[in-house]
Amino acid sequence: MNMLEIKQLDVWFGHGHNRVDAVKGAEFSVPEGESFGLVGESGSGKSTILRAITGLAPEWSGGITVNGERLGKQRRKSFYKTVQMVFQDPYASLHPRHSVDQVLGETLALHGFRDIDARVVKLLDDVGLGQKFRFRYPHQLSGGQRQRVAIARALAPEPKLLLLDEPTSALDVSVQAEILNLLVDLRKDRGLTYLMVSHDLSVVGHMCDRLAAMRHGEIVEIMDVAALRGMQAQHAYSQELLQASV
Ligand SMILES: Nc1ncnc2c1ncn2[C@@H]1O[C@H](COP(=O)(O)OP(=O)(O)OP(=O)(O)O)[C@@H](O)[C@H]1O
Repeated sequence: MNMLEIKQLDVWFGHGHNRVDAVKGAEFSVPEGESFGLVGESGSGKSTILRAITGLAPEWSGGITVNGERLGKQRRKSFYKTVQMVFQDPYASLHPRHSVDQVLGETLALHGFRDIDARVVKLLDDVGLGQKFRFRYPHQLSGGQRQRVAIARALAPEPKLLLLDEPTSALDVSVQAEILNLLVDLRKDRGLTYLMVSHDLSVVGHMCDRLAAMRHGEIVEIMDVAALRGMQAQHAYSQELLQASV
């Protein structure tokens, strides 16, 4: 079964002369359990696809189907039980005056869980932090530790699909691999499906099964990561991306 189906997706901002067509006719499907990458230069529309899925892009047309349910303009609460997002910047995504315990506890309460204490402890273990981090505040955490908290928060509702928007690009190089490996393990253990935006082909090569190369709002090629590794892109633009990343 496909966890995500995107059909003829157009997304735009503004109107008339100010209209920006950020995504044009995008189509791809992500089967359950797959990790799918979106790559392309800055401004090519990668993040806008994630925003359209989460309901953060107001103007779009086409089809977005998640876990068999075709989405309308509004996202219901149940949507966020299935789909969660991890953002690029863990400094911006955590409230500075909320402790880790509050961040996770409130998310769990919002989604109707009752055994909150036990779940907070389990989530902290699952992301490799452990209980000693439970009552810390964001300023007491490193960038990598913050991103682990953000990942724990995303896992709290037990989602099926994680949208990852450059989840390591704001981190020190030394911790990027740790976070990527954590994400690889979590997907394996939980059977998660990933849709991951990155401008870094080596990250996508490590994390993804397939990828779409985007340029000027359009998907120019969809390929297996094996083709990426073998430098076998068909489209000239994908070849350029590959060459630039060597
Ligand atoms: N809120 C907005 N209002 C107007 N234009 C926007 C808005 N958000 C994005 N855009 C435009 O849409 C296009 C696609 O942007 P998007 O952020 O999806 O690209 P991207 O491939 O994710 O790039 P990056 O890697 O830099 O994040 C760009 O031209 C951008 O300027």
